[in-house]
Amino acid sequence: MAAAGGKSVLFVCLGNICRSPIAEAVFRKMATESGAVDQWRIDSAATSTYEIGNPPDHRGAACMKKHHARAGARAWARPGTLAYGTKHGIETDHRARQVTKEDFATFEYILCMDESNLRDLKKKANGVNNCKAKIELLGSYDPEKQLHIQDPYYGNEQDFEKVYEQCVRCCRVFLERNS
Ligand SMILES: N#Cc1ccccc1-c1cc(NCCCN2CCCCC2)c2ccccc2n1
Repeated sequence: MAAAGGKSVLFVCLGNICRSPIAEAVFRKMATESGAVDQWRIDSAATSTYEIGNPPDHRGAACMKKHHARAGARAWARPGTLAYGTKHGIETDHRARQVTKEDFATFEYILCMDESNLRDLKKKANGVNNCKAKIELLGSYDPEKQLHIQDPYYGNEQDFEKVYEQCVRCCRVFLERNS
């Protein structure tokens, strides 16, 4: 549980089963390794209702397993919660949820993946009278300047790998700038 007065970030994509759970897991692992995870509230959500209640996409889980199995980290598992095993052995309790009005009032940062997410989020934020969140593209933190993180839903393993690599580059810079 983040300490009072801590920082907070919500990663958002279209369905909250591909890109934003990867970004959440990557950022949580980096914050944990830097000793700062207890200062953060970290979560992810969807702009749409497409996948509400569903676990992360198995291709994203396989990608995380590939990268984190070596490190021996339980990248998906949130501390203090019962994780359930998936067929890829990646433990996660995340279930897709849609962004809420409360998210705009309580998260300091809402970081999304592409222009469509940004448009949807800004439209939703207009309907909230106490929006505290800075709504930005996660890719705006990419040292390689790849501004958009494309939806891999109809893609392949290589597309999920590209999402993962972009999330690693962006989350590292975002954490550095907020440490
Ligand atoms: N839409 C689009 C789209 C366009 C280009 C590339 C990817 C996608 C795409 C499609 C998805 N689900 C299939 C369509 C869902 N149905 C659409 C009509 C309403 C009822 C639901 C995704 C599901 C989860 C995460 C990302 C997704 N991304």
